[in-house]
Amino acid sequence: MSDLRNDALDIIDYSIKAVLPDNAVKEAIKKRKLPDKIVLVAIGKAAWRMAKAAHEIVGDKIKSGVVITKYHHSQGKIGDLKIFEAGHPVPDENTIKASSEALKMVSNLSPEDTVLFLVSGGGSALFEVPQEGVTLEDLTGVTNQLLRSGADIVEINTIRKRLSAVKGGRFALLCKPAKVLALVLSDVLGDRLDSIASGPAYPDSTTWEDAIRIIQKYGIQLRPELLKVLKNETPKSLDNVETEIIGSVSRVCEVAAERAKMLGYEPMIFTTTLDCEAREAGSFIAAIIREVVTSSRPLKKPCALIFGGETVVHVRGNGKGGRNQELALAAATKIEGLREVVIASVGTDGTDGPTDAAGGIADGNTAQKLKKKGINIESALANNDSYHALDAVGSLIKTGPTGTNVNDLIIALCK
Ligand SMILES: Nc1ncnc2c1ncn2[C@@H]1O[C@H](COP(=O)(O)OP(=O)(O)OP(=O)(O)O)[C@@H](O)[C@H]1O
Ligand SMILES: O=C(O)[C@H](O)CO
Ligand SMILES: [Mg+2]
Repeated sequence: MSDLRNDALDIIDYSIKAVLPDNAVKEAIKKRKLPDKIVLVAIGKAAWRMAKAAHEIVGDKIKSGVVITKYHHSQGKIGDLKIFEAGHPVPDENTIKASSEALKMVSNLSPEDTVLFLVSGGGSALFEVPQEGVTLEDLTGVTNQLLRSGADIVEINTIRKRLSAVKGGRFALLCKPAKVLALVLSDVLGDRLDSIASGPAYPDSTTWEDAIRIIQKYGIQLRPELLKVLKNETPKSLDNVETEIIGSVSRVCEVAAERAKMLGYEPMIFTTTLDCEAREAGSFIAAIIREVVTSSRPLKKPCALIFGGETVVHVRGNGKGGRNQELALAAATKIEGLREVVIASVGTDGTDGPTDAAGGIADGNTAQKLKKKGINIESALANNDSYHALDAVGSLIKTGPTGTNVNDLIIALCK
């Protein structure tokens, strides 16, 4: 593997490790005086790691607790906490079973109790009890449609909240009269707290009108009864919750810049809010790489272009892939023939779309290698089949579940 590829993978690995939530959880807890009786509820792809960190410093105070994470994302026992794995990105029976367990633990608490609520992305699928009149089939149907529609996460979660008994601030109401301390790892651009994991303990800023507009915009099919459920108002203020964001994509980009510098590249963070269609982002970043190579603008070589964010994919084909893989594949065409360049795109959670890859990597030879294998990039993109294309040329990045979840990181190196 070329040095450049190694360097890109090194920067990614280093940055993800540096933003694992352990220290941040511990710091946030240490600076507060927590009562002697805590109920712990941890949700999301980083739930296990966040719960482990909390347990290490206030384990003696935790009277009961539930950890709900994605399949294959837990790593063993944590004291007496009940650990569940469940469906993601679409909820399943285990989601509801585990979440009901959490609701049992927070019912009948007193004003002296605190619910330590550890929130990470993926929480929307993993923490769910449907509202009355809503079935699990309704949720899977609507979620599947939304995920393929090209709707962004704020829009998707606007709908999820209103079909749920725990999202959109409703979980915090169920914890009353106990207090809730929510420590949040953000995987939503702009750190919108009411969107992260659909904001179970945060006042909802979205309205019924927003929900209807989104349903129409993306042509989402709903049973007529669900339209009535959508009307039930979510809490717009909560008086028992304290919230702190303990990690986000900005930090991972900053660490990536530091690491790039250590490896001899002049770094530039272009944005931490990249949110366009994945393939467009790939083409655009490739165009910047070309500019660097041909005209030393906006940076001279050796340099590292760093982008954070979460692109979207309108899934139209029936192939396999994810937004990071699509971005890398789209970039491959546009950097074809360039020497000493590489672009790598990963989900910091270690899973990109419904695949076992975290993302993809491409250099100036990738397009040529694909041609030799008889793979047409245009067709692969048209079929949303970036996984098989990149796999054929050894260009998938696989990290396994990382223990964190702070959006996507894209590194382009030019030497
Ligand atoms: N074949 C495909 N090619 C490209 N993208 C796909 C494909 N199939 C699904 N996707 C995308 O993958 C996304 C879900 O994957 P992933 O688990 O990485 O999302 P996520 O945003 O990290 O989840 P969460 O935010 O809940 O942590 C969907 O939103 C969809 O747009
Ligand atoms: O779970 C979710 O809704 C997304 O990961 C955003 O937090
Ligand atoms: Mg995410």
